[in-house]
Amino acid sequence: MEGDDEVCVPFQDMGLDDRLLKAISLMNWGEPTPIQEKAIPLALEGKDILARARTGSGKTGAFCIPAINKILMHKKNVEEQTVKAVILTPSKELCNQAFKNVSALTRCCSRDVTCFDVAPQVSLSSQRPMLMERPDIVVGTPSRLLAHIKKGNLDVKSSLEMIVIDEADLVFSFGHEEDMKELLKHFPEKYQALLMSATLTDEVKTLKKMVLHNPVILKLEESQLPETNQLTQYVVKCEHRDKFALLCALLKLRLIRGKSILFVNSVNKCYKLKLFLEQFGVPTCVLNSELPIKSRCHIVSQFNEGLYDYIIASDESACFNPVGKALDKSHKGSKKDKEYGVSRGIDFHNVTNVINFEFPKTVKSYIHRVGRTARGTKKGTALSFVNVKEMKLLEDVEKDLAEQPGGNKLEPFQFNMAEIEGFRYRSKDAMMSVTHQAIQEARLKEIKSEMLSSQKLKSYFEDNPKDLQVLRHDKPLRTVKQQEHLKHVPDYIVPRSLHGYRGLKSRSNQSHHPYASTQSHAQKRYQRMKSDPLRSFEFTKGRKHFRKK
Ligand SMILES: Nc1ncnc2c1ncn2[C@@H]1O[C@H](COP(=O)(O)OP(=O)(O)OP(=O)(O)O)[C@@H](O)[C@H]1O
Repeated sequence: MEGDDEVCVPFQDMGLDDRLLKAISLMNWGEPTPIQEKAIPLALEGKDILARARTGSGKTGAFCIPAINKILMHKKNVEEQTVKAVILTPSKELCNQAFKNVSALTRCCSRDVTCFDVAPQVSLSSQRPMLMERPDIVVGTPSRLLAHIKKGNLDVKSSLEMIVIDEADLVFSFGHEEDMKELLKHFPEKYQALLMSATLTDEVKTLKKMVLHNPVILKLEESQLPETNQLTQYVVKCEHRDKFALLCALLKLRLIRGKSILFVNSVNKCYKLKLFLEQFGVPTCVLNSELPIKSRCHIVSQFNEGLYDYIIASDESACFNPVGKALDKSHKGSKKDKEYGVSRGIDFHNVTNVINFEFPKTVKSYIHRVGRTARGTKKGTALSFVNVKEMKLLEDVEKDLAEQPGGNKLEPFQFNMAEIEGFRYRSKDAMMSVTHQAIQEARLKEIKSEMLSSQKLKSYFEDNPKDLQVLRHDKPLRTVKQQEHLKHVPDYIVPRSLHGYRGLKSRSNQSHHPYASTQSHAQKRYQRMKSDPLRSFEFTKGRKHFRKK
């Protein structure tokens, strides 16, 4: 840390409001994380802060807690309702997340602290009434906030006391640079500013000059990823075509357990993998920039609730075409959702495994993908599949990790490919159906259905928020022929070394075979949890009503 003495205190000794302490304990945050220990007391003192801390280290709490506490203090003396803090993040998902964190942390404050997220893709005028109420905290992307200010829906010139910029290193690359500069003209001359970032890039340094005054710089001496006792990283080297067989074997033999995010490098690959796994009875959700923001947020929240085991995510920004015709990057007139980034900052809960089915294109991307597991105090595993073409990228990552403190490195994942010959054969069979056309059809089908859900169901779900739970995102797309036999794992293809593993061999009746089940653990868990009859509702296209199956 530069510029101030070290501070290290538990939440209870930070002088926080009792209601805030109660909410923190309801969130099961026993101790502050290192960045919270350092940043919260300094922010409460009124210091400007530039904080760099590794991904998943609790930066959101580090800025939300002091912001809320300051508002609670302020309200003890002044009754006038004004916008006192803005939280800026580069993407809609991150805004949603910051908003949820504020909501959770203010749950014991009744209506004493109000917060509004302006990021969702609705008309500016529909949000105007909420802004007229002058919520204490406004969350949004810089561009969206500026749009509201220009429309006259929001004026913070005289009231604003704190601005927070989260994931500061992404603000410019997500296209907010000019808007950020203009936004500052609408802020008062004096305010407290907190800048949070996982990396200190040139962009962050520029932002620092733009918004911070004589800041304390918190640069935790730590690796960019959790240490080896929290995060285990494996690599398996294999040919591209073997990746499919290997993944299939790992999932069907339950060698990979728990909630997992499978990363690929393009939207097409998301659907390729989904269609492939669909044939083996493995339900997955796809998450990419092409899907409407409402669907994206809904998928993340359902995954966090435990409804799904597997998400296939691509972390590129692709084209978003509302009519769903041509979906290639080159397509003219298609709209890129630049405010998208699944591997950046999204707080997926309890992710046991991150699987790089395709190796990320940059070291930074590796760090952020892997950072979706082992978050907070949880443990996790990352497994990367690497083919010959990706070896150089792997070397770059290994070199980078070796230079960081914490002793992080990728261990070889011991797996004998010869033992999964049966899976190889079946995978080849399944891949025959996953043609370019099937992928495009699946992509189109999904975007159409998601848009329909997102738009047509919007008003219904606003009135009946509980029914939103029935809307699933992991249904099979069925643009490939379903081969029922692929869904089962016959004993003869199980590697010899696994015979006897959890009674695998002793079970002869395949319909009762533990690995033959097409229903995942998450599904069973979820179904037990929610026995809501409304779940069997489905939306009937064309007839604007819901019917029970
Ligand atoms: N004090 C704490 N104790 C336990 N868990 C915590 C604590 N603070 C935050 N967490 C949990 O840690 C997880 C990661 O927190 P958060 O999303 O704030 O990380 P981050 O540093 O912003 O990560 P990223 O850089 O990826 O955005 C969250 O699930 C959060 O609930």
